[in-house]
Amino acid sequence: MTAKRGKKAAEPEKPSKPAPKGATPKKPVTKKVSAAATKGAVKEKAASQKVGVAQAAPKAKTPSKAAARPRKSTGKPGADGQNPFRTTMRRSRAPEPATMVIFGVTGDLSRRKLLPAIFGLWQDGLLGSAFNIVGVGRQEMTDEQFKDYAIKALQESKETDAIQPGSLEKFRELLYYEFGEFGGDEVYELVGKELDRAEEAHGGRKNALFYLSTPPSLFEPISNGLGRLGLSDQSEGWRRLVIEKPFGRDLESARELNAAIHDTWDESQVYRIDHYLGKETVQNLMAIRFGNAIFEPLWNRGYVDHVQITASEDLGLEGRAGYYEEAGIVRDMLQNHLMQLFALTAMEAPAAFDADAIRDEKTKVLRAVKPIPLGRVKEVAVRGQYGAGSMDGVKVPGYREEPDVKPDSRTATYVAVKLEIDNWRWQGVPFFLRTGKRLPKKVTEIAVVFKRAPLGIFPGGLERNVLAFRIQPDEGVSLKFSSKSPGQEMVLREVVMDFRYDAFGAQLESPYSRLLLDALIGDATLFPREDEVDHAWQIVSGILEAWDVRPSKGQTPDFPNYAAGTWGPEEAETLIGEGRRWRRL
Ligand SMILES: NC(=O)C1=CN([C@@H]2O[C@H](COP(=O)(O)OP(=O)(O)OC[C@H]3O[C@@H](n4cnc5c(N)ncnc54)[C@H](OP(=O)(O)O)[C@@H]3O)[C@@H](O)[C@H]2O)C=CC1
Ligand SMILES: O=C1O[C@H](COP(=O)(O)O)[C@@H](O)[C@H](O)[C@H]1O
Repeated sequence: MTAKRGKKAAEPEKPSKPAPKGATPKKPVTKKVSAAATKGAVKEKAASQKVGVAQAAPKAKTPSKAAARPRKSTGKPGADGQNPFRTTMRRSRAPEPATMVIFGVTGDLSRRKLLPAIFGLWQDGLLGSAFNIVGVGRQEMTDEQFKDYAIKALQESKETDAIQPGSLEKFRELLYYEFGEFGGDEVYELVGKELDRAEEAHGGRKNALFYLSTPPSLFEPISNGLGRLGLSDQSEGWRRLVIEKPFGRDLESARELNAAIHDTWDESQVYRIDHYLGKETVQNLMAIRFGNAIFEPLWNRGYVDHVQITASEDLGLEGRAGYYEEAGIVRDMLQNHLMQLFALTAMEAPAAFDADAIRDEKTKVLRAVKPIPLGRVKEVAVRGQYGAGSMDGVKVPGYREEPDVKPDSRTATYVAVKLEIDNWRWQGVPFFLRTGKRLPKKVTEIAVVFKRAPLGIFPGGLERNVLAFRIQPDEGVSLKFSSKSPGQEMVLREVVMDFRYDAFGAQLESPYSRLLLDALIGDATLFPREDEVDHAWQIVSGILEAWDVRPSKGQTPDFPNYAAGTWGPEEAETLIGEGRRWRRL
């Protein structure tokens, strides 16, 4: 564990200024709400899998006068009688009473994912005896306006669980709002007051989870602001900071951000979120590897030929050009999500299933990756950008024709990379990682491709065995092997043994629900630690340098180099090498 010194913040100051409410809104919230209306209908789930909602205590309201608000116990557990597996697992995980403070609550992520995830947890009775949410934004809104906004977001998000009768009315009682400039002090004073007011209902504690759902440029100012006002101090309750991705834009800026955050927070208070780690099937990778004896003897250079990790997306930019033009595929997907999948696949068995043990092992394997200096990039990495093409028979524009993209943009929308690990287990076994936008379909998969049988005594059946973890969709695990095909002749054919996750009959949890609950409970197992993030950046640094910083020394991109709806540039086939081919998923 690399926890740095935690600068203990001073006791919170008692703010004296009144809330700056009442002025004309800077930006109309309704505009954002109506934009969200196009995103889809409320997701319907089998009512039998959902949970009854206990009455939340009503709250006396004095809108826009935060100081006058009494706080009562709010979220209460419901009863999940339908799925014993889920009930047992989750009931042991009730968090202490707490306030969740979401900075950037008016943003896309909060609207589409966070609010629905919290609502789902609350409706399932998983948020403990008392819980409330303080949304924080730069837009001026009263509590009532925010409540309307949040309820509308829940009604419109595809991620919202089936809404039980009366739930929304109860849930709105948990919601409060503060606004202000994130660079000043006032907004943090107001947040501090919100924690003070929740204290009585929260059993005399002021536990708080601060979620930074803002553009990354605001992570440091908000962390500093919370620190200045003493809100990271844990003497009156635990205080935790959840930070969204991307964590830095390169190694240097990630290190600077880590250092800035540690000026205020101890590493044990920091939860860097990578939503891929919250996916049920990603956790199942660990369960299968370390919960069964049959895989371990094969999980090494003696038996594995290579590993393929794919995260293909059929979608294009989805209106995120501003962000994506800056980020590109390496920062958006490779440095975080794919590196995490890679680390979980290649790491050694941890001594225990706990945050330190797991993160130690992930860090060790990331450290063992053979460096990719500028001069090696051409050899081990391929990039691409999609041109016009067709998806499911429908013509779609190329990346450079997308709204707000520069017509000569050099931003990569596809990357494939070959990683080699300098340790005993994996010596000589390449790991091929690829991810891209506008590929033929959305699939995330980890495929362990085994060596061929040493001698082929039968006709056919010389394909390699493949153990494939389908992260999404059609979640499951399959094993491809050779079998005798029926008939007189001893002829082999490939067959697939398939486990589908839906065999459990349980609805898969949203990754944000899982991770939010973990953060509220204080379980950092599924959150990348400082040193992991650092090593992941080190691995991709050379690639970024070659492609972004010093393009003249790297490859000159000949973009676009793959058509939308195809599996990426031709060079990716060369990268994977002779005798191997990318899986067509
Ligand atoms: N959206 C997604 O699907 C995903 C997002 N993320 C990460 O989550 C975070 C939030 O993303 P997203 O919600 O899409 O971002 P948005 O751009 O939609 O905005 C997030 C919030 O930040 C506020 N904000 C933006 N600029 C400023 C500023 N200069 N001063 C004060 N507040 C500001 C916005 O206010 P306002 O509403 O007034 O503009 C909004 O409340 C980012 O770090 C992103 O990388 C990660 C994975 C997926
Ligand atoms: O973080 C991100 O992830 C999504 C893909 O996530 P998934 O859960 O749908 O697989 C990606 O589309 C987006 O560009 C990226 O920012």
